[in-house]
Amino acid sequence: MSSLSDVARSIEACLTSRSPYCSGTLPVSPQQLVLYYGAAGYPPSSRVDLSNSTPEDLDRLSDACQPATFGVNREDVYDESYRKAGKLDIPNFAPSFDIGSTGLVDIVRDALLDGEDDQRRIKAEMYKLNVYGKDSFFKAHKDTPRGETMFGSLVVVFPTPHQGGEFVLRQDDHEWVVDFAKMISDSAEKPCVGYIAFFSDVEHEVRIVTAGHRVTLTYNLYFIPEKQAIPVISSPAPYEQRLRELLHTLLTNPDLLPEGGYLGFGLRHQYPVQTHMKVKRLQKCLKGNDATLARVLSTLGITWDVRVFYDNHGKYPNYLHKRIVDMGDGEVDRYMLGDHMGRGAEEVTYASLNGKAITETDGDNDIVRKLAKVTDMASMTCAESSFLAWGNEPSLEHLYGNVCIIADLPPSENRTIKGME
Ligand SMILES: O=C(O)CCC(=O)C(=O)O
Ligand SMILES: [Fe+2]
Repeated sequence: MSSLSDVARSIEACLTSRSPYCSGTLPVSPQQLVLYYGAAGYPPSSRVDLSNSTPEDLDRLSDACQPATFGVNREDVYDESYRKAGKLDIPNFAPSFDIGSTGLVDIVRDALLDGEDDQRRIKAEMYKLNVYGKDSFFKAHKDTPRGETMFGSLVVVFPTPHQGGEFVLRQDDHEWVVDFAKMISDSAEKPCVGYIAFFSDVEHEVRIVTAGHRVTLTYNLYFIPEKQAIPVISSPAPYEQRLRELLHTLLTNPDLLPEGGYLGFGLRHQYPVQTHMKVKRLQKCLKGNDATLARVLSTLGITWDVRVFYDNHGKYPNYLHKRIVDMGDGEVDRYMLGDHMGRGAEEVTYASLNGKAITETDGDNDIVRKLAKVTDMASMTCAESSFLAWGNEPSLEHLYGNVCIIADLPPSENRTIKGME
């Protein structure tokens, strides 16, 4: 039998194996490539055919643009060393490109989402038109999620002559480079547009455009909340069966947390969180491999929840919490941290998978439950709060919370794991 930690490593590898984007080219009719624009205070309005444009046409379009800003801490910032490009806001242009009639949203849903998620309704909301002239670029960044149900972004690249401007994505130690100038000129079907869709937490950049004009439309991708749960026949993610087998092996091993406890899995995607928010709300918005993991746990009959893990590295006890904690401005007695964290805080002992305690507890050892990590609990969704601790010596302390999927296991003798039928 493989060791518990080997299985945990395989589960982690399985969950990290998918690429977080999809891209390609899509043939469209020439009528879809006509663009009307006219920024306020910039008469007269103009028309450009993006399937057949001259450099002068595109210079005129570029002149009608404002310098593109980008979001930092909820503010739009203009900085040419970070982003050099032109933009038109929604009121200032009207593309004939109608995403609804191209089938692109379905293509993206099928390629990007997996398992039950690929049955969920999604919508693409047009956000901006961008024009990258020669020497334009956009350095590495992540897109700001606008609302809880936003899960990704979609960029449509028009077939205007250009070189460079490759789209680069990065996640963990992987990097992917998508060269739309080449893809569009190599495409057998003309005219066409390029597209790329990716999850909001994926870092991406646009490399320098070395010649011509790169014109893009960006869209925000949202889940449409279900009014009521509709039973769906789900098509499982490609790795879902393997994940189910691995988790089954792990959970049926009697050496796994023999006295019961929690199993933790860090979220692999970023979700918008605010102070005081009940993280259970994220249960319904999990995306990609987070959603797959949650679904597999449910099919194995395991109770799970989304909780925040406050790992205090032995300095204080560790806590699981139902909410994102704000310690406020007040002073905190370091021996009463749990009380200050408020309702929903539960002290836990960090343990290895076989239940051996790694951290000490302040509380009663018979009551404090153990928490063992299966995948890295340095979650992609985290929150920080600082507080002034008093005790022997006052000091400024920080609480780092990682939002995780937490499975609740009874002692191994009472554990029933549903079969693999
Ligand atoms: O125009 C592009 O290719 C990407 C733009 C982008 O990353 C953004 O607007 O956030
Ligand atoms: Fe972006």
